[in-house]
Amino acid sequence: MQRVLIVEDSKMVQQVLRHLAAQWLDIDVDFAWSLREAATLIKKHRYTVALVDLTLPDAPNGEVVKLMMKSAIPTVVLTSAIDEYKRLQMIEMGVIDYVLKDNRDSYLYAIKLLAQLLRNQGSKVLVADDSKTSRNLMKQMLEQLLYQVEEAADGEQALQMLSSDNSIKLLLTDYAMPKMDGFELAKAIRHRRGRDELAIIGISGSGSQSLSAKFIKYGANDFLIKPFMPEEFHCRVMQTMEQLNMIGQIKDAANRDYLTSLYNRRYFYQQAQQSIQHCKPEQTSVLAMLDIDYFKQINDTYGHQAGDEVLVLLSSLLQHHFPECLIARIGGEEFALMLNVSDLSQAVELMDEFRFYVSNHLFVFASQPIAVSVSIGICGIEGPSLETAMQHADIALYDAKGQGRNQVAVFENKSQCIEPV
Ligand SMILES: Nc1nc2c(ncn2[C@@H]2O[C@H](COP(=O)(O)OP(=O)(O)OP(=O)(O)O)[C@@H](O)[C@H]2O)c(=O)[nH]1
Repeated sequence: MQRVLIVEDSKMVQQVLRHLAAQWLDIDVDFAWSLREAATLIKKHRYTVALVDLTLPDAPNGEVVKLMMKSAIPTVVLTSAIDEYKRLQMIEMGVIDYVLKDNRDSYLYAIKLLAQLLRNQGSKVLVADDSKTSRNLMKQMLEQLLYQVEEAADGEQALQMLSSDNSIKLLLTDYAMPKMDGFELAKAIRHRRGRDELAIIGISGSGSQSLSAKFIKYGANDFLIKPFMPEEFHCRVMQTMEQLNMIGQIKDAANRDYLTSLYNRRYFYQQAQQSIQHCKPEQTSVLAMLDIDYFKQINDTYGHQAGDEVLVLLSSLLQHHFPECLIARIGGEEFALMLNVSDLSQAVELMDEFRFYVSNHLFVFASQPIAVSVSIGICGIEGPSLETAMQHADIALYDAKGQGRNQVAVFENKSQCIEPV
């Protein structure tokens, strides 16, 4: 469980930080006013990261930072002034970063930095460099940012590691390496993994500025020129990873339905094809189409907002009951599920259990109970294309509606089959 500690003695600053933390950090955050209070909290909880004010009434000389370091808590420092001596002192102590308290944006920067650090925890980064000293230095700085670091001593080894491990999210690559240089590596890996899956930072030695532009052209997101200051390294890595995260969020939003956050029709088609191809030999792919009964009446009786709420609640019930399945809202009050099960009868059993659960579940909107039931059409997918299976499941759904609703029907009537394409 991740947890954050923020130590700040100014009432006004703490208020701003509380507001920003509620907005950006989706985990438990504890606030302390003093070194004493921070020390008590540290005894009670394990903290993933801390944001601390350098000067506190009971700790005027950065004692709180020493306490954090002693307790092995990765720490970001807030300070109202910084000079070269203080900067070096903090870097030597192992502080992740320092933030100057000079405007509202700096507090936002600090909180976003904490959010990124929390996301970093456990994320994999690959450092490709033939110099062990250089690798060690970067590894140390990346581990400070809570990344899990892997190493490669040449381009070929790095390419192999990246090809076999999709969980590596960032590659830091030197230019001059044996077997395969940084350009070739960036070019080769970009063919396989796009900018939404992997971020690349190229590294080149001083006096070779032209290499930087070339790195970007070969697919790197950013570059660093050696030697670099730890702050620059941190900023570039964090910024690059923030971009990767944002691209991921945009891509995810494009695949989801705005109301229920389930996948949308287009994404369902894309993924269902893959799910069919990857179905294990001992399993059967089954498609289920589910439609809320008399949904128009729900809208007409309780209002459109109540209808929306029913859609959202039903979506969370679906996700809760079928956590492993591909689920999408494919139309107004229509949903589709791909199940990989032992046989068709298992799918019928599971869907009937769900149908029964929904008809007995208490849906409430503005303190009013709303009766909800669903009809479900099921079709096994063996041979026909997904498009055909959708039509078959739709026919079965139509049957379920025709037979009085609140029931499950299986597609059986081959005479109604549309020929496979
Ligand atoms: N609240 C809400 N209503 C929607 C949404 N999308 C579609 N609808 C409504 O869903 C209703 C679907 O009505 P019908 O197709 O007549 O189906 P039904 O009333 O559920 O009847 P049966 O399916 O035959 O049981 C329409 O009134 C649409 O306006 C939505 O996003 N929110």
